[in-house]
Amino acid sequence: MTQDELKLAVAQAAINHIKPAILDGEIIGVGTGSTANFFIDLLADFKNELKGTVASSEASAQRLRKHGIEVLELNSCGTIAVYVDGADEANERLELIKGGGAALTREKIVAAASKQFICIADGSKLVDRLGAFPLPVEVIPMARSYVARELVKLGGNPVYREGVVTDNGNIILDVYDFMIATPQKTEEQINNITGVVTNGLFACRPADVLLLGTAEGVKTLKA
Ligand SMILES: O=C[C@H](O)[C@H](O)[C@H](O)COP(=O)(O)O
Repeated sequence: MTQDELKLAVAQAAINHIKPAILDGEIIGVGTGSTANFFIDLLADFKNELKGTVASSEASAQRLRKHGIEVLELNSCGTIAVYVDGADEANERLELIKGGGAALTREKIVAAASKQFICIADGSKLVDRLGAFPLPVEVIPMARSYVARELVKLGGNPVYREGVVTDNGNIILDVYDFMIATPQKTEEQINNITGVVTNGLFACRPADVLLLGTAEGVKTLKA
């Protein structure tokens, strides 16, 4: 199977998983990225039943609207029943690295506001230890150099993602060569640096369910 076929398979599995929530009139949180895009395209089949969605990026909001799916403001929604999103890396504890598409902060907000977080990914994203994928950190622009120096002190090698401005008007530093032995601690340490908006570790709020696309079918991992 190609990577796209695996992404489509997990997107379909997520749809099957959340169908009861859609039919119950729940609002669905929608993530960002190529895997989430497969999910959005399948979600379009339910646009008449869907009460609404909350998007974790402007790109996903646009794609949802193109399908005629309503996109709501998180502030008007209260707690979201279920959030579906991809990941750049995942471990068996369902801790993740996200933000390859620079949407990490809004993704973290929607995940935090959701009762259940379903992560969808092809099998290549499952790793023993997080950190081979450079860790994205969203930073207030004027703090870029200061934050980079602090990240070096933590043992990382931060690289400015040229030409990228997040939906929140900030910049991204990608941290290479990070040995992330204790993801929760690293997430907190980085978030404590003044000027950091947030980082792409989802360990304090990991996924609840990981739907993993493999050649043998979709595997379900639960926290
Ligand atoms: O900022 C982007 C998100 O965190 C994505 O969910 C992540 O990069 C995975 O994207 P993809 O499904 O394209 O691999």
